[in-house]
Amino acid sequence: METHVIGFPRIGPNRELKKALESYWKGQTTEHQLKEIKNKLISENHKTQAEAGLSLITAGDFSLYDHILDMAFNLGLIPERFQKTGLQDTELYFALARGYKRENTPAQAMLKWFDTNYHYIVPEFEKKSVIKLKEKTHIEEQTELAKSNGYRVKAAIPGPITFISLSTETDICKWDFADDIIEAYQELLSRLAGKAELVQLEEPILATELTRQQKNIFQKAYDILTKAENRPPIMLTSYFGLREENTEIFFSSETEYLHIDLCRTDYRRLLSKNIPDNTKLSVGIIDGRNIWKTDLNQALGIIQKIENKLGRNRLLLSSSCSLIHVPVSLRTEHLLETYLKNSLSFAEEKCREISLLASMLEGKEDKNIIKEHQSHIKERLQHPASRIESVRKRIKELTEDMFSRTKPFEERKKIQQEYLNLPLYPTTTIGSFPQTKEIRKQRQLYKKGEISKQEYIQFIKQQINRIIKEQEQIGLDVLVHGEPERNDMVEYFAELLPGYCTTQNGWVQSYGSRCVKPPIIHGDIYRSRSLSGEWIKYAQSLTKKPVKAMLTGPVTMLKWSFVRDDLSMEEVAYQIALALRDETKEIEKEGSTIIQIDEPAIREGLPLEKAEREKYLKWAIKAFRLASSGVKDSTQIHTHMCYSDFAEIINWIAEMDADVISIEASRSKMELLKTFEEYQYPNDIGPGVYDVHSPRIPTTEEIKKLIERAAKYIKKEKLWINPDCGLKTRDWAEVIPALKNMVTAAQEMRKQ
Ligand SMILES: CN1c2c(nc(N)[nH]c2=O)NC[C@@H]1CNc1ccc(C(=O)N[C@@H](CCC(=O)N[C@@H](CCC(=O)N[C@@H](CCC(=O)O)C(=O)O)C(=O)O)C(=O)O)cc1
Ligand SMILES: N[C@@H](CCS)C(=O)O
Ligand SMILES: [Zn+2]
Repeated sequence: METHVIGFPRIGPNRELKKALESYWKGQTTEHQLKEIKNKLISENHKTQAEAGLSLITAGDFSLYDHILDMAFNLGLIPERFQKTGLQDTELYFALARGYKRENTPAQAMLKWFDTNYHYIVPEFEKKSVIKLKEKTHIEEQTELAKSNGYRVKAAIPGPITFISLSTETDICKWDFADDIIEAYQELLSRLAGKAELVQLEEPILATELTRQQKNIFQKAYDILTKAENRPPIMLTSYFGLREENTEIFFSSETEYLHIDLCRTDYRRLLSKNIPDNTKLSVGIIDGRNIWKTDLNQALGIIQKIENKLGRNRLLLSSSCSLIHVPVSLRTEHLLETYLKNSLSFAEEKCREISLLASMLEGKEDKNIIKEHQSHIKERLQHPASRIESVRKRIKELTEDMFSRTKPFEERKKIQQEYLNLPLYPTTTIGSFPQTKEIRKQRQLYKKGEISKQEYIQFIKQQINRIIKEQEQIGLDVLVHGEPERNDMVEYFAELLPGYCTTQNGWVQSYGSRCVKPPIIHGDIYRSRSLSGEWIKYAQSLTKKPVKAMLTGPVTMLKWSFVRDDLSMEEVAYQIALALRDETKEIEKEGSTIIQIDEPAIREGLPLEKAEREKYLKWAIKAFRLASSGVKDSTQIHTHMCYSDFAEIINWIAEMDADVISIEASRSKMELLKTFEEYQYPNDIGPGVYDVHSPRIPTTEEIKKLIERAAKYIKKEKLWINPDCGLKTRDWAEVIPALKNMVTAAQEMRKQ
């Protein structure tokens, strides 16, 4: 029986890719050294899959930065502003992703990959674009490498319709290029003939609503590609779900293989469809979006039902989607409690689960291994940490009034302004200040036990001192403590909350070389100690200006973690919300007058399936309100969101009833505020006036223009002035002049 995965993590078991990229970008290593590491990582990934017993090895899924960027590069889709730089090959490739400083060439945009925490680089179609397949694509290179090592290879390629759908267009309609793109794919397929046993064309766009035009071009593309001669068999690959309205074009595509994500599609829906005779079906039964061991008995039951319909020789077993969304391996975890470690499965372990399941289906399994596997799952579900009666009782006893502030916004605003006494266009930041190498180094030393807790606390206090002084000198109105004590805005809180556990090395790629270590929610969550109060209190003691306290909201804490599978998301969200509510009350008691509760993940958490959206939004907004409305009316609640396209959910954003919301707005040049204006959004807004993703320092004039534009949409009395997001990834040398210009712009606007 054929077994495979949709993709394997590229970062390496010890973030080898991150280290290789960052030293290459700094000029400390050569391109040759970077490519050596790349080939080593690819070969190791293939070896891991083979050693786990998978029959097909996936190639072409490795990327030095992002797989969509690779595909654009393969297709010769290089925007004119980059062609003008004269850069070539690797330098050009990285310039597309990171921008080219020397000629002030901005990078291509970066967007969230469907409903994940991974970001892809958005391809750009323009009138002058010419589609021409690269002489040798990375897909062919990786396929050849795998074949030369003796593997049977499946080549992974982003599908043409997903590729175009996720692209942007400037002065032309991107679909005008569909014929050229299809032709290039035809050529790529023919080049893979005799090298790949199978080609995986990934079309996750099938999980979303498609226009008639998209559907027509989809049908045309697959009609042409399947009719092409001299090509390997094609596996049309859906994942993250398959929308009911798209099932028709999916099942009628006439590709030799189809892949379906059975973790997001009920197998009974699949069984009700007419799967064309001779079409082989790859069932994505091992979850690529979570880290729990699979219940193999339950999975086997499902597979057998599909087998009864199709026959075993038409079945392949696989992961639901690429494994880039889970950490690489459990081998490097030495500190997890044994029962927890035993209940987990990262990418490497998931490959083994697929093989185990295949052996069960064939009746060749080692019964003792399966028995042990299943008992590990049970042990976690029965562990006392998974059910804490006092937590369950609090959730049961929630009352309506706990989800609302006492007074309406207009009245709260008056009370807050009386003592905050802020000027027009108050200036602030989003929370984090540069996470310097020194800060990360000291934290590592502390974690390794090489410096004492006291020394670490002293060091963080020094950082807070500096951050407060800098802000006072810059002239900001509302200060922050700068978050130097936080490794990450989610992981930091997870480390302090019972019910969560964190890993030593469970890194997952977020974008390019940047990774996050999503914590794991395994039990009931409650607050057993202060989460942030000490640092905020210390920061406030250093200044007369208000220091805004900073918390991560319940939905973001949930969405950027791996969540338990034995309790509803809603209930877990309320547990986190109650813990945060307790924290807000404590920091309020200790003197905080402004508290920000960040919720950048609310929008990305929106289910791809439309029918599920309202239900999600209802509990997500309720969770935020539960976390934020336990404070007095005089306490000003801020929230922050970035990467957000609000149009669809503006009514829900208003329902959050935060006194102030800060949003990313500089790249859209405030266009996003139209939505707020049209909806007559009632509360105060801080549209970002400084793009923190770029090293460029915005001028005072530029920022003033943005504020003027913002004031066209939103009454000036409602406007706050702030950057788009936190400053943790920037250097001090960029942050100080940029914030000075921001403050000067606000001051000049006040005079005006
Ligand atoms: C806002 N974003 C976030 C998302 N998800 C989160 N969970 N958190 C987020 O902030 N999703 C959407 C966006 C994604 N954006 C980013 C932006 C930046 C990063 C990033 O910088 N990641 C860091 C790792 C951050 C971290 O956890 N640091 C730890 C460990 C530091 C470390 O690597 N230490 C070294 C040794 C230190 C040294 O000597 O330099 C080591 O262990 O080897 C910490 O600060 O303690 C990254 O480097 O990738 C991610 C997402
Ligand atoms: N308070 C966080 C929000 C990031 S979305 C920060 O400033 O980094
Ligand atoms: Zn942000």
